[in-house]
Amino acid sequence: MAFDHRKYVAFKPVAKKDRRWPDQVIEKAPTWCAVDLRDGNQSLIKPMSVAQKQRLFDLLVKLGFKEIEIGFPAASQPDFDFCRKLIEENRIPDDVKIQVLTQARPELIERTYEALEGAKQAIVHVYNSTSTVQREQVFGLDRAGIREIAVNGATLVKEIAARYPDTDWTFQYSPESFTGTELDFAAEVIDAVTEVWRPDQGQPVIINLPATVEMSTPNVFADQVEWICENIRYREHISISLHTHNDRGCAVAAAELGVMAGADRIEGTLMGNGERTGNMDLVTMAMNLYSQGIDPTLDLSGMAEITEVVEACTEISTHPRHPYAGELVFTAFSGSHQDAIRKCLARRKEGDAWNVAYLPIDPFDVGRRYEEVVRINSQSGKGGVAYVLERDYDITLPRWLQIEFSKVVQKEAETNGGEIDSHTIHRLFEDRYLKVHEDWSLRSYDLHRDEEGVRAEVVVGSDTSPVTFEGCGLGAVEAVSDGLAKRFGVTVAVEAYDEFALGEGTNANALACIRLTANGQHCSAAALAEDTTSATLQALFSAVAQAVGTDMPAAKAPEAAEAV
Ligand SMILES: CC(=O)SCCNC(=O)CCNC(=O)[C@H](O)C(C)(C)COP(=O)(O)OP(=O)(O)OC[C@H]1O[C@@H](n2cnc3c(N)ncnc32)[C@H](O)[C@@H]1OP(=O)(O)O
Ligand SMILES: CC(C)C(=O)C(=O)O
Repeated sequence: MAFDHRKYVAFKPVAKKDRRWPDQVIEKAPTWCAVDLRDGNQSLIKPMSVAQKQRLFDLLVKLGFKEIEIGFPAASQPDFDFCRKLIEENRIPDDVKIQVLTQARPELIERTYEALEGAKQAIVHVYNSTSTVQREQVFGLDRAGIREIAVNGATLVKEIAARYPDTDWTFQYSPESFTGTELDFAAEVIDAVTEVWRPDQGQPVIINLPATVEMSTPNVFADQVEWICENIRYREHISISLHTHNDRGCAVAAAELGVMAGADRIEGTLMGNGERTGNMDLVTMAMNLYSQGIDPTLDLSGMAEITEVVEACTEISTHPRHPYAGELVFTAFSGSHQDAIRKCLARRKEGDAWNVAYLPIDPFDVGRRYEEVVRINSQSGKGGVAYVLERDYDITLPRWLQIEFSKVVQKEAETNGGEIDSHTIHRLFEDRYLKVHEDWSLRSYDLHRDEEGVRAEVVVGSDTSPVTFEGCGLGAVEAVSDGLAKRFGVTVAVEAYDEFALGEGTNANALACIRLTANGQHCSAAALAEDTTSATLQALFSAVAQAVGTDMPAAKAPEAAEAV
C-alpha cells in the first residue's frame, strides 16, 4: 500500500517542564521583516523582473516595513542589479533597512558586499544548515564541521563589513533548518557565531530561527524558541527573529506562539507566498494583532491594492477565503449568519467597540464595503434577504413578509443554482408583491370620519372604466373592505398590515404590506405610494386582485350594493 503512515516518524516534543510562553499575551507588534523579494521570489515559477521587484518593494515601504529582504544578490544577476538599482537610484528611505541573504561561502559573501556598496544601512544575512538530515546527507559533516562553516561565514561577514565603514551594518545569522536541529547544537552554533560578532560590544545582531520546514505542532516550536532564548549567550544584546514556513498549515500560529516565547522579530511574506506551502503570512499575522486592538505598525487598510500588487508580481491569485484579504472573507451566504450580522450592525452605534457576530474585524477598515457582507443564495434566510432590500432599496419588510418573501427568493435560488444579486431580489419583490393591475389601481379616495366611524369613497380601475364604491367601518381598511363586499361581493379579512415611511432618495414616501384572505384565499401584497393611506389601500387591492383574478368581478349596481 503506497499510502502508509508507518513510513513517518513523529517529531519528539521538547522536554521542557518550565515553559512560560503559554501564559504570555502578545501586547505589541514584533519588528517585521518582509522576505517577499527573496524567499517569496525564489519559490516562483517565474522569478520577478526588476520592475516587479521594484513595484513590490515600493508597496512594502508604503505599508510601513522598515526591514525588507530584497534578494540574494550573489545568486543571480537580476538580484544583484536590483540591489544596485535601489542603492544607486537612492530608492531606499532613510528609515528602511534592506537585507540580503547569502550562503556561508566566501565567494558569495564577497559578491554580496559588492552589491551593497554605498548602502547607508543594511542587514547581511548569512546562513548554513545545521539540521541532522543536512549534516548527514547533504554536507557529510559532523557538528564541528557545520559549526566551522558558520564561524567562517560569520568571520568573513565581519571582516568585509569593516571595509565599508560608511555603512551601518547589522549582521544576521540563520541556523537553517533550525526545526530539524538538536537544540543544544543550535545554541552551540549560535554562540559560536555571536562570539565572532560580539553583539555585547555594540554590533547589531539578529539571530533568525527558521522553521525552514514546519515539522511539529506550533507549541513544540514555541518550546524550541523559548529554550533558545534561555540558553544562548548575549541574549539581551540579540534580536531573536523567526522565519516560519507553512508545511503543516500553522506558520502564523507558530510565529505567534514564538513571539509569546520571546521572539522580537518576524520574517514572512505578504499573503504567505514562499517555498512549498509558503512562508508565514504577514498580512494575517498583522491583522490578527489588529483584531486584538494592537497597533500592527503596518498600514493594511488598502487590502485591494496589496492583493493586486502581490498577484501582479507573483502571478499567483489570492484565494477567495484568504484571511482578511480574500474576496469572500467578509461575506455571509448562510441564513443564520446573515441574520446575526444584520442585527448586530443595526444595533451598533458610532464609537462602540467592534462586536459583530461572524465578522472578526470591521470590513470597512480594510477598504471593503458593507455591500459585500451579505450575499444571497439557496443557503440564505429571511434575515439576509431583508438586509439586502433594506440596504440597497430602503425597503423594510415586516417579519411575516420577510418569512414569506424569503421562500420566493429561496425558490429562485434553487432554480438557478447560484447567487441571487440584489437587483434580482428587488425584481422578485416587485413582481410578486408590488404589481398593480390596471383594474385594481387606486385612482382616488375620500375618507370621512364621524362619530360612527369612517366612511370611504374610493375610485379604482383604468382611465376608461373607473369604478366607484363606498363603504364604512371603524377604520379606513375596514371601510374599504366593506365597500368591496358590497360592490363586488368580495369578502376580505385582513390578517396583518404594516406601513413604513421610506427614507429620502426614493420616489415614494410610504410602503404598505398587507396579508389577507379574500373570498377564503390567502394573499399578500405591498404597495408604494406618496402617502401611507394610498399605499395601504393599493396593497389591499393588489392582494384582492390575486384572490379574485385580474379580471374585476362584475360590480353590482349601486342600489344592489346598498342592499347587501
Ligand atoms: C531555506 C532557504 O530558503 S535558503 C535560501 C535558498 N535560496 C537559494 O538557493 C536561491 C539562490 N541560490 C542559488 O541561485 C544558488 O544556489 C547559488 C548561486 C547561491 C549557488 O549555486 P551553486 O554553487 O551552483 O549550487 P548549489 O546551491 O547547488 O551549491 C550547493 C553547494 O553549496 C553548499 N552550501 C549550500 N548551502 C550552503 C550554505 N548556506 N553555506 C555554505 N555552503 C552551502 C552545499 O553543501 C553544496 O556544496 P558542494 O558543492 O560542495 O556539494
Ligand atoms: C535562509 C532561511 C532563513 C530560510 O529562508 C529558511 O530557512 O526558510
